[in-house]
Amino acid sequence: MEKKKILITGSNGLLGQKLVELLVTKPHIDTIATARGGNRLPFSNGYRYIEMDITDPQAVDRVFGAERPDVVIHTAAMTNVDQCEAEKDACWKLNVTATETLIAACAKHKTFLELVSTDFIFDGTSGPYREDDEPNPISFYGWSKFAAEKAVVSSSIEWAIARTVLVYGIAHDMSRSNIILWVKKSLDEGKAIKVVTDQFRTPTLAEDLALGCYLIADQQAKGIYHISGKDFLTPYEMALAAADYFGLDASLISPTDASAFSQPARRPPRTGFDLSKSREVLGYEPHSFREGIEILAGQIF
Ligand SMILES: NC(=O)C1=CN([C@@H]2O[C@H](COP(=O)(O)OP(=O)(O)OC[C@H]3O[C@@H](n4cnc5c(N)ncnc54)[C@H](OP(=O)(O)O)[C@@H]3O)[C@@H](O)[C@H]2O)C=CC1
Ligand SMILES: Cc1cn([C@H]2C[C@H](O)[C@@H](COP(=O)(O)OP(=O)(O)O[C@H]3O[C@@H](C)C(=O)[C@@H](O)[C@H]3O)O2)c(=O)[nH]c1=O
Repeated sequence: MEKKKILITGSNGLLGQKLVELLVTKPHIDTIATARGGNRLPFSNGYRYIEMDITDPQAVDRVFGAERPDVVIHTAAMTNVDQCEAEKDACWKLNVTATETLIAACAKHKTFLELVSTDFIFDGTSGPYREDDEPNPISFYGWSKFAAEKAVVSSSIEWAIARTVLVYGIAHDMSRSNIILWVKKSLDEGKAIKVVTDQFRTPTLAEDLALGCYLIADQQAKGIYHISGKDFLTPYEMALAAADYFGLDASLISPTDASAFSQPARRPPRTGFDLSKSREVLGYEPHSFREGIEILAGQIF
């Protein structure tokens, strides 16, 4: 039987690494991992790694021409929200222009494009959100991801958009941390932290996100899908849950709110996703937050 060739962008990232780990367990999938620079995955069997900087159109054209993927799962992005606010040109070049380059390559080679997007396209006034709710970004990062979505939707290719929320997990040689690792590291070091009580999210285990992205790619399910965790929590509640699971000193965690906790880029206060469509159409079902912490913990020790 002809294998389905799936190419991943940003395979060195948190989601990228979990996707490669998942896809190599699928005999009917031929996995092409791509990223800028060297491969940072700690294993090399079951997939092929090809260096591909998505901001280099020649590189994209060369790799697509050689590989002709059936599906691309596009995870690569500038994901530091505050950096996007400070470096708008670099953010737009990576999150929007490079997506347009991938769209052109997909059009040329009839490749199905799955864009990974975010809850930050919403303004956070009325979460949890469904796929057909009105986007209204309030950060430059959110605007860049919304622009990428619009480029995909207005193209002539076959496409899907997988939106997710506050991803947590542990991978190899990570470029950025995430809330569970940050809380655990801080408390391990006996450092007091202030955590916000006025943001609401449905935090997403990276492995669940990878599974959701795989379900879409494998079925080439068209349209927009909300793929996140199912527990609706504030970062403060997430921090307490992490302290409880790891047996750390919760007295080091103190509540704060947006008035006292200022970040360069505004965050949408109340997001989170309604998972009805993904459950019904894809058969997607995520772990609970507690189960997610347990899975992450199993990879630390
Ligand atoms: N993390 C989160 O909380 C959320 C993430 N998302 C979306 O999910 C997707 C994946 O996020 P996540 O895995 O957490 O992000 P990461 O930052 O872990 O991974 C993004 C990857 O993109 C790579 N990258 C950067 N520039 C280029 C380039 N020019 N060419 C190829 N690759 C490049 C980075 O490489 P390098 O490692 O070398 O820097 C990095 O590995 C993103 O699209 C993000 O917008 C959506 C909602 C929440
Ligand atoms: C550093 C810090 C974070 N927090 C809270 C705020 C925030 O909700 C949460 C995570 O912190 P960050 O600011 O790093 O997270 P943030 O940049 O908001 O994460 C975002 O990343 C991009 C890629 C997305 O697409 C969004 O879905 C979202 O996950 O922890 C505190 O309460 N106190 C702190 O000192």
